[in-house]
Order: sequence, then structure tokens, then C-alpha cells
Amino acid sequence: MSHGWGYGPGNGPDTWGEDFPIANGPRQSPINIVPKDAKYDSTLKPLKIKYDPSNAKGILNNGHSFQVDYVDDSDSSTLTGGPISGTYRLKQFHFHWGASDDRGSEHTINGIKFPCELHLVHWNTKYPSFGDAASQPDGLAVVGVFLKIGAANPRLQKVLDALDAINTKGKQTTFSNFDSKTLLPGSLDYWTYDGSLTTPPLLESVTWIVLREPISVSPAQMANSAAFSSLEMEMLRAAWWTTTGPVRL
Ligand SMILES: NS(=O)(=O)c1ccc(C(=O)N[C@@H](c2ccccc2)c2cnnn2CC(=O)NCCCS)cc1
Ligand SMILES: [Zn+2]
Repeated sequence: MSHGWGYGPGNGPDTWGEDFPIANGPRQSPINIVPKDAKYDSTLKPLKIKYDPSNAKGILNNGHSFQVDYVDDSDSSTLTGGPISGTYRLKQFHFHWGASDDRGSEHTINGIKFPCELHLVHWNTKYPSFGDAASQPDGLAVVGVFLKIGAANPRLQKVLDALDAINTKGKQTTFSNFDSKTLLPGSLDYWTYDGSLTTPPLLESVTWIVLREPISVSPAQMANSAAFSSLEMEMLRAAWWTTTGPVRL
């Protein structure tokens, strides 16, 4: 088993191409978003997001991030409209952050990094499962939300409070009755492009929908939760690659 991908000097994004040659593919994520170069597309529809809080299942520390997993055996938590056709089911959401408040997001806007980025991962129900959809060009849709440093965000608190129970890789705990819609900003204006998973296996199956309006997180919220800091060990290594810029060439 290879030493496993990560964010360290020996296994960071610049090395992923060794085990995952698609890293040099035509539609790799993340990218830098330059709003003035974005084309307005009048055929795009508004995003339609319907999440059922009772579908929240658990929260898991997967060693690279932590993710809140959803029951996805029915169309009760779905994403439709926007640039996608058909119905995509919410599978999980997770965050990417850095070792300090000046970096951590994967996408950037005009080269500006945010301290954190939320990803809500959905899969196309025309395929039988997430695993099948993940290898199809129209298989996944991820809604990206930037977090900027500002006022404390009470809607994040329930997630942050759960992190102390999963402060080592592989740990998980139940996480129920959470309305991830409350994590979204007031406006659902978005940029969209065809891209990939931002971590191995880097599959080019993601329709990216990056919201223009960020949500807030306070410095204390970024720093205080134990798992953020214990996961920070992984992220401290992340600091290495985030200083070399988020766009993986
Ligand atoms: N950052 S992102 O939104 O682009 C993103 C979204 C989802 C996945 C993902 O589900 N990856 C797992 C997978 C399982 C089956 C088929 C394909 C992919 C996987 C593969 N090895 N480990 N995992 C779990 C994993 O990587 N989870 C981390 C997710 C945030 S870093 C990865 C990145
Ligand atoms: Zn992600």
C-alpha cells in the first residue's frame, strides 16, 4: 500500500500524479475563479436545494477532513436546477481549511484564498450509487461555499461541537437532525464549471457550483474546536501546499 496521499512534503498535491495520473487531466479542480472573465449564461436556472434534517447520519474524521454523512437511499435531500439536469442526492458535506486564517480554501477568487471552504457533495440519481456516479462525467455535483473570518456563526456551532468526539483519524459519531441548508448564505448566486474531485482519486466527474456569497466563521470557531486543531496536524502539513497556491498545475 503506497504511503497514502496527504498534504505533506512527501505526499502532497504535487506528488498525487504519481499514483493518480488524472491529476494532469483536462478538467482538474480546484481552479482560480476570475469573476470578470466569467460568462453570464442566461440558460442557467436557479439552484433548487431541498434538505431533510432527519437524513443526517453521522460525522466522521477521515484523516484528510471531517465529513457529515447523509442517508441517501431516497430523494429527500436533493439538489436540482442550476447547471445540472436531473436529481442529485446529498451524500455528505465536509470542509477544507488551512493552518492559519489567511489560507485554506481550495478554490480562490482573483487569487484570494479564504480560510475555509465547505463542500456539499451530491450524486446523480441516474446512476445506482455514489460510487458508480463518481466515475461518470455528469455523476457528481458539489456546492462550494467560502467561509470568511467574521462574526461567530451559530449554525456552524453544532458541527464544531461534535468534532471533539472525533479527534483522531477513523473516529466517527452519530450526528442527527441537522439542516445543512442553514449553512448556506442568503444568496444562491453561483459560478459553475466542469471539474473534478479535489482529492484522490481526482475523478473528473464533478459539476462545480461555487457560491459567490461567503458565510462567516469567527477566529475562535476556527481555532477552538479540538478536532480542528488535532486535524490541524494534517492541515499544518497542508500549509505547505497551500502556500504554493491552490491551483494544482
Ligand atoms: N473535495 S471534493 O468535494 O472534491 C471531494 C468529494 C468527495 C470525495 C470522496 O467521496 N472521496 C472518496 C471516494 C469514494 C468512492 C469513489 C470516489 C471517491 C474517497 C476515496 N478515498 N477516500 N475517500 C474518502 C475521501 O476522500 N473523503 C474526503 C472528502 C473530502 S476531503 C473526495 C473529494
Ligand atoms: Zn472537498
